[in-house]
Amino acid sequence: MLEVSNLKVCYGQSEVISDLNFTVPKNETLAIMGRNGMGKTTLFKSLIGILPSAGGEIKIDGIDITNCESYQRVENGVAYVPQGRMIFPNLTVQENIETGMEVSKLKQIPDDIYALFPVLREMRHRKGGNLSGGQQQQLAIARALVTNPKVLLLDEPTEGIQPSIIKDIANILNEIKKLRDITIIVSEQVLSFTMAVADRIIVIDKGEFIHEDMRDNVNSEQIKKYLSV
Ligand SMILES: Nc1ncnc2c1ncn2[C@@H]1O[C@H](COP(=O)(O)OP(=O)(O)OP(=O)(O)O)[C@@H](O)[C@H]1O
Repeated sequence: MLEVSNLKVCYGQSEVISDLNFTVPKNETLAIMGRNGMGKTTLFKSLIGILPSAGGEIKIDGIDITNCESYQRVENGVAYVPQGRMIFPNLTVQENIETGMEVSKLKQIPDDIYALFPVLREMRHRKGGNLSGGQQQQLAIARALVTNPKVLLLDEPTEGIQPSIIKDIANILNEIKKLRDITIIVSEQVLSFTMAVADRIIVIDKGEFIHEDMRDNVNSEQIKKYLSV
């Protein structure tokens, strides 16, 4: 479970997030939706500790990680799939996944990872940089999963990915939720994707949450309006 209270994040004097409060329980997928520049990446970077928070508290299963470095947050169960994937282009697929395994002390890549991503097994000796965008996205998710996270953060995982592959990514996230005791938080602009994966949808606007719905109650037209203004 992730609990965030009174979170404040700034770039120098510019306050991008002033007072965010939310809780995401285990086995829930939360989608945070918003237009470009509304604060999704800033929020995720502050949760993983790349950006320091200027105030507030972040807890994982009751443990306060607010003052932890990124690597300590990973040790405490936060995993991050950044926007743009950021895989290592010159390492092989296998080596890319192995970079996530130091934390979990795994000796070899578990079978369940390759079962989720068969294409990565096939391509395990290829350089990460030679994979397609969709395959790189799978690789970034696999690298995050081998840390055995309690909370998996994915920043705009569908960005630059073709529609048929977007469906595959949605299926993979749903499979992960089924197989693991995990909290998934995904930032997105593609409503069809969030409707396929999220239990709850929140809209962020200028660093504030302005709308929240359980997936079954979502008024798609209203959300589309928020995303297009
Ligand atoms: N390094 C930075 N220095 C100053 N301001 C920044 C910096 N990075 C982002 N911002 C500002 O913070 C605000 C939120 O940006 P952020 O990248 O979090 O938005 P986003 O919702 O993730 O957008 P996108 O979908 O384009 O990634 C924007 O106004 C942006 O200009």
